[in-house]
Amino acid sequence: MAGVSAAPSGRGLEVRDVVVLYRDDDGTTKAAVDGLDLDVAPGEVVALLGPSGSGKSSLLRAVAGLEPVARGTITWDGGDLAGVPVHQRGIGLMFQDGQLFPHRDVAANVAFGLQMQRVPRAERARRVGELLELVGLGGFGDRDVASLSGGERQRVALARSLAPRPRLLLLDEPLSALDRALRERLADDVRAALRATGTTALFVTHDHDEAFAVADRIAVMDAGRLLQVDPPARLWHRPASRRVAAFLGYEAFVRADSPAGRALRGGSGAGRGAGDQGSGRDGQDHDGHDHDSQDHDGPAERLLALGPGSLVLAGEPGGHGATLTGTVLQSGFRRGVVELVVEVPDVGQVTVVEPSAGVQLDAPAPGSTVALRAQPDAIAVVG
Ligand SMILES: Nc1ncnc2c1ncn2[C@@H]1O[C@H](COP(=O)(O)OP(=O)(O)OP(=O)(O)O)[C@@H](O)[C@H]1O
Repeated sequence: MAGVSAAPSGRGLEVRDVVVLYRDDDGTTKAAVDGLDLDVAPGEVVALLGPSGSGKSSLLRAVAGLEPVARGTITWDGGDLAGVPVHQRGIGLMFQDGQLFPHRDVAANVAFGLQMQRVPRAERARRVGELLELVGLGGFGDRDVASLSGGERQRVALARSLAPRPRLLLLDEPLSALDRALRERLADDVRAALRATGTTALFVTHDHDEAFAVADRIAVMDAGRLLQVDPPARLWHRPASRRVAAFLGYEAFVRADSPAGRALRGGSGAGRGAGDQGSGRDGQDHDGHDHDSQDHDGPAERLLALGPGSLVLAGEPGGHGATLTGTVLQSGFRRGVVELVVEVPDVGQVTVVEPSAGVQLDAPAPGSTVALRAQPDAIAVVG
C-alpha cells in the first residue's frame, strides 16, 4: 500500500543472553527471563509463544525499556538500547485492552503519535485515513471510541500504534480479550496490516493458532528460555523436542524404529524428512535453544509425534490401507466434524478427526474397534 510502508533495512533487534529478575516477597530473586537470545530481522514478525508465566511479557517489557535488564544486551541495528529511555526507543506498544483515549474520537486516537511527532495536520489526516482503511475501519474517524465493539477497539489500537511508523512494534496478547471467532479473523487482519506496512514486530501470545496465523517465525518460550525458534511449518512438522511437540498439541509419541513407528511410517515419508519444507529465511531457522532433545543418529531413532489429524478412519479393520486398529474411548461432534479419542495399542490416545458423514450415519460409539490409516504429512518428526 503506497505511502503506508516503511522499507525495512539494517540488523533489526538482537537480544543477547538477557536476564530479567524479579524479587519475591521473601527477598529471593527469580529469573523471569533466563539468558535468552533472539533476533528479529527488519520487516519480520516473530511470535513469542509460551504458557502463562513463561516470561513472554517480561521479555517484551525489557525490550521496551519498561523492565531493567539484569544481564545481557538488547540492541537495535547494533546500537545498545541500555540507557535509552522508553519514549526514545522508537518502539510501539499494543496491549490486550487497547488503552484508547476515551475522550477522543477514533481519528484523534490514531493521530495521537503523529501529533507528538508534530506531523503537519494535512499529512496527519491523510495517514489516519490510510491506516483506518488498512485496519478495515474506513469511515470510522468521527466515531466515539465508547461506541466501538471490542474488535473495533483493537483495530483502532493497531492503527494508532502503526501510525508513527515505529521501527519495532511490540504486541502483548493484543487479541486475547476477544472471542475465538473474532480472534481468528483479526489475527489474519493484523498480519495483513503488519505486512502492508513492513512493520517489524514481536507478538506475544499463548495461543498457538494466533502465533501460526501471524508470524514469520515462532519462538517457543518456557521458564524464561527459548525452546525453539522456527518458521511455522518447520515448527509444526519438526518440533525440536517432545516438550515443544506436547505444547503444540501433539498427543502421542512413538519411536520411529518401533513396530508401531514403522507401521505409521509405512514407506510413506513420515520420519524421512517430513516437514523439511518451509525452512524459512536464510540462516535464521536455528537460533533457538533446545533443552530436552537429544542428538539422534538418524530419523529411525527419532520420535514420531501424533495429534489430531495424524490418523484417519480406514473403513473395516484389516481393510485396504488400514495400518492400525484402535478402541474408541470418546466420541463427540464439533463444528461439522466427528472427534474420536482412540486408544491405539503401542501408540497411546490420539484424537481422530473425521468430516461428519451426514445425519443418517452415527459416529463410531465408545468401545467399538476402528481401523486407522496414518496421514504422514500430519505426523511430526521430533528432533
Ligand atoms: N512485577 C513482578 N514481580 C514479581 N514477579 C513477577 C513480576 N512480573 C512477572 N513476574 C513473574 O515472572 C514470571 C514471568 O511472568 P510474565 O508475565 O513475563 O510471563 P508471561 O509468559 O507473559 O505470562 P502471561 O501469559 O500469564 O502473561 C512469572 O512467574 C511471574 O509471576
